[in-house]
Amino acid sequence: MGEAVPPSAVHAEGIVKRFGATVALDRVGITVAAGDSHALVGRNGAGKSTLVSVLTGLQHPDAGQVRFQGEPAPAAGDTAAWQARVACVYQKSMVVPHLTVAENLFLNRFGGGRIRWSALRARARDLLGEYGVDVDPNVRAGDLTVEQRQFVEIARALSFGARFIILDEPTAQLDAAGIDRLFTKLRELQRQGVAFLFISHHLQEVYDLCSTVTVYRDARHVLTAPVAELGKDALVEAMTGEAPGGTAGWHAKAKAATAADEDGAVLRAEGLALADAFEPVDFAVRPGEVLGLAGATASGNTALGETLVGLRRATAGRTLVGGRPVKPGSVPHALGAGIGYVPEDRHRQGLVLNRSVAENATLTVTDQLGPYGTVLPGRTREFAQRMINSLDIKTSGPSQPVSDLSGGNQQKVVIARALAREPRVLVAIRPTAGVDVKSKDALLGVVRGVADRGDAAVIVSDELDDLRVCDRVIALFHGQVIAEFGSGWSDRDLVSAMEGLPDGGHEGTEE
Ligand SMILES: Nc1ncnc2c1ncn2[C@@H]1O[C@H](COP(=O)(O)OP(=O)(O)OP(=O)(O)O)[C@@H](O)[C@H]1O
Repeated sequence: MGEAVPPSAVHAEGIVKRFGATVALDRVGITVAAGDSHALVGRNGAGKSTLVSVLTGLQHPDAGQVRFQGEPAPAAGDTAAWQARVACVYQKSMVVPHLTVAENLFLNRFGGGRIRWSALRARARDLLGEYGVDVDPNVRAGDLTVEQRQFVEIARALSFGARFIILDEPTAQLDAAGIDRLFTKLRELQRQGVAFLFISHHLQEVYDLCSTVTVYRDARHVLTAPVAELGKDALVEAMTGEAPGGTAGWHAKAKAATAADEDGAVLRAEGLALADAFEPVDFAVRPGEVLGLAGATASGNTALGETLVGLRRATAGRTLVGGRPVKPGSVPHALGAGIGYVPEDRHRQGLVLNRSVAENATLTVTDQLGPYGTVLPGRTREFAQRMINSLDIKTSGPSQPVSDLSGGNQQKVVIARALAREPRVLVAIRPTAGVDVKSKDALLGVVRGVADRGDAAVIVSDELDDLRVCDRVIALFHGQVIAEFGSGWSDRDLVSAMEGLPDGGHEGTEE
């Protein structure tokens, strides 16, 4: 090898990692060149997160080697040495919420000695300033937005000396403006010689940000190529092992149209409002219809969805299903009324992690509150198996604990559970977050199928792909309905509305 080439930020080869009978990584490798922006993509369960835990020292591989800048990886357990080489910004926060930003930045960095808080705050301010992060070090970390928290985590990583950062689905909870700011920061750091390994299910982001891409499929390395040389179809083909197109969707069984009220609505919101989140809103969703509630992070669309399912209690107005009012602020009542719910945060609201796929797929929120049998009835298994097949859930079988599934496959179980009750109206909040490209189509097909069998669905999202399956889209901005679209909207018009420009970006009329 030529001496002039700087050593790779990371070079891993022959990595094997098994979990019981599951081979999560089968002799895979990856090389991230110094200062490169390298994407790692693959379907749910391909082994990406497992590789991350090997590269960050959290898991010891069964075989293979990892080198940073040409040097062998530190010994397992030598946390400080690992932190000086690599850091990972996860979707889930690694900061301690009740500590301040300053405390989080210097966590675990003190010997036995006394801590001088004023000096610590000053150092924190300097450090954030150095990396251009505009966050007050005295704020509680739990009060930061996802975006601010990620910037703090990046600054923290760099301050340990790491010049290689792994970003595991960092954009999953950011809106378009937040993604722009994150990418700007990453490009700036890249110019300073920092290398990135970027994991995302949004292939467009890979094209926007990265120069090299590696694809894993079923625990194996499939290819590594310059992004510019690989078209989207070729990339999807590498991920799935099949030519693009032809997803087998979920075929719901036909059913008599669900009971609608006298004006033909399954779900109706009347003057529904939540103080500090969204202003009074009225809408009706009819049998066979999918309604989209679009909006960026603080638009109020998520709060509206959470109010419909009873997670939040409306401060005004009401929700009706089939003409009957639903008791506000009660998830069990909403469920009882026939509202199915797919939450945004599968980690917190979605699953009972130590229970099996089959149990989770058939659990309801109310069932979680009381005891349930330990015997797995045949019907539960059968149902679960059907869901596993139609949603393409990668699992060893219905009895595998959900904690052993990859993130995207857990999300599919959450959706399976919402469908198990055959809801009259399914409310799904960002249902495809963390789900791979191919499964995304299948999941959206499932939501569409709920409407096609005569029930109704509501999709709360800022993802255009999610909103495309909707018959109608209501766009919210700062808690108010800013626009409503029938079918045939253009991406540009909807994006403009979500950004607060109702006329597709044209100058609005002065009021
Ligand atoms: N602790 C564990 N016990 C058993 N199996 C596991 C465990 N962790 C991961 N696996 C399995 O290893 C495989 C790879 O999972 P991994 O989480 O690395 O996938 P991923 O590519 O990150 O997927 P996603 O895109 O859904 O996040 C999966 O089949 C998963 O079920």
